[in-house]
Amino acid sequence: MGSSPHVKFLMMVSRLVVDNFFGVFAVAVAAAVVGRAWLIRPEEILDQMLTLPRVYVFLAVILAAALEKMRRMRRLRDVYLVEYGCFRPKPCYRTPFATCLEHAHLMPYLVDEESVAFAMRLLERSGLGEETCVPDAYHYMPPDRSLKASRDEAELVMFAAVDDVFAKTAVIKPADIDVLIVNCSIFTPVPVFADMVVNKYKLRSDVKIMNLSGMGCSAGLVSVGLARKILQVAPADTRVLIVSTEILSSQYYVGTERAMLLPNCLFRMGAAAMILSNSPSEARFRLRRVVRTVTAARDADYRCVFQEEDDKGNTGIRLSKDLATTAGYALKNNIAAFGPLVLPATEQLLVALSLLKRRLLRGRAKVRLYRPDFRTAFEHICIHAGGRGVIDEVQDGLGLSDDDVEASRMTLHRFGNTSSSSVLYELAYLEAKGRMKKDDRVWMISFGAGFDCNSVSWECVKPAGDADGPWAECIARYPVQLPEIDKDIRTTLASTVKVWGNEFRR
Ligand SMILES: CC(C)(COP(=O)(O)OP(=O)(O)OC[C@H]1O[C@@H](n2cnc3c(N)ncnc32)[C@H](O)[C@@H]1OP(=O)(O)O)[C@@H](O)C(=O)NCCC(=O)NCCSC(=O)CC(=O)O
Repeated sequence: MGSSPHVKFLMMVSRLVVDNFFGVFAVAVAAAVVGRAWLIRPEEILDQMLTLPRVYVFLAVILAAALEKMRRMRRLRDVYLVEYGCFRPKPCYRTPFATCLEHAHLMPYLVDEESVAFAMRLLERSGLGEETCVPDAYHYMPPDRSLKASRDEAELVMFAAVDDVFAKTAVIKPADIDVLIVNCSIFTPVPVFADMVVNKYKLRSDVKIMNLSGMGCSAGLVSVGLARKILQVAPADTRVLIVSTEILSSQYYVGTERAMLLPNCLFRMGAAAMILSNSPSEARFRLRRVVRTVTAARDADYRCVFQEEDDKGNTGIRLSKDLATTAGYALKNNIAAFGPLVLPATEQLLVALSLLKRRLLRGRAKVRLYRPDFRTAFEHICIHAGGRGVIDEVQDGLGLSDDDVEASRMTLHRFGNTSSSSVLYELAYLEAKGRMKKDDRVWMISFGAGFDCNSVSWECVKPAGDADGPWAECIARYPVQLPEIDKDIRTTLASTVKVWGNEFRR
């Protein structure tokens, strides 16, 4: 239905009024007060004040000062992202599909043809490209799952990310870090990774350290939430360093259970480091909202990402077939709390009206609830690059366009599922493409074992000066055209598995 310019204008005005209701209300009240005060002469006001007993005036002044002091003391400080950095893998860590296939066949373990074909089919359909990287340990035959290999991988990826963030924030030195939070889900050595970072960068002896483990891919945003709680009440100029990673070396699954083979296909090496502060100087983003939703009370959700042994005793992570649906459910719960904090009033009003309509027409007609348009609240959305299925689910659930999910799909294609660091690679993609502008709002969504959904929103204070970062060498090639995924087509690589298998056996 075409609408006339008058209707468009009226709609624009009503949107402005509804979205800025409190502002409009405050202006109206202020206007009324000024209007009334206008009628009273200043001498009258002064006379009335002078008739008050002195002690009342004195008490009023003291009370006002005390209230102001209390307000200042209770006010939570704003939190800022000063800078972030990501590990950029060298080409020697690449694992093209053909290498994975060859590797699977040369593996000394009893990996049957069917499992190899299944893994290759998943790989081709997963949304990962040919340039994703795995640690050295995976390039060995058999994979090196030793503690040393895991430590080597941890040092490589974490230190590269931390070096990157310190290189970008020339004014902040390791000695300026007051709090350190490191998160890694599936591997936790003794001493923990946080100690490893303290030792490498010789952080101060009074640094507060925390090491989060077992929280899956959402742990990076959980760390941001934790840092925010600390910074809101810490003295001014407190700095928190967060390091988010997943160490894969010890996790290569060597059995034949399909649900446990999936992580081998999806997870790739990666790490990100962030410096957060409660001082706005040098800040690049302002932290706006953090909302965490835990659905672990539901048994199916709790077992959705589960580390265990298969019936032959091989340890691995079992990913449920229903993971994408579980993620959709968790997101629904999450946005029920997050939406009211970020959506403009018009969108909230439309949701409320559709709820009311549904209630009034209950039993008589089926009313679809209004799906709020989150693009009215955010210019950019970074969805955890958990796998093609996860991104599809969020895109469908929120009604997003292909452009809205480009950063997530391209990150999955170039870097794979890098777990808790993936949303930072996505932010780096947007910046490398030069799409981030001052005042732009960003929504990061992550999911993780538990099950857990996290939303974090940022506002850009200062866009990146250049496109340096993990995308520096390849950004010109992106976005790439992703292959059409047809349910009925058995892909080429998977169908060549049998032929290759026979060749290898000869
Ligand atoms: C794996 C996929 C790319 C496959 O896509 P397809 O288009 O091929 O879809 P599909 O679902 O029909 O799957 C193809 C075949 O794989 C099988 N299949 C799929 N997922 C499976 C699973 N988890 N366990 C066992 N089998 C599985 C299907 O039964 C089917 O087999 P057949 O053909 O024989 O019928 C997609 O399903 C996907 O992205 N899923 C989500 C991946 C995921 O769990 N990511 C989160 C990681 S955890 C994370 O990020 C958070 C954390 O760790 O904390």
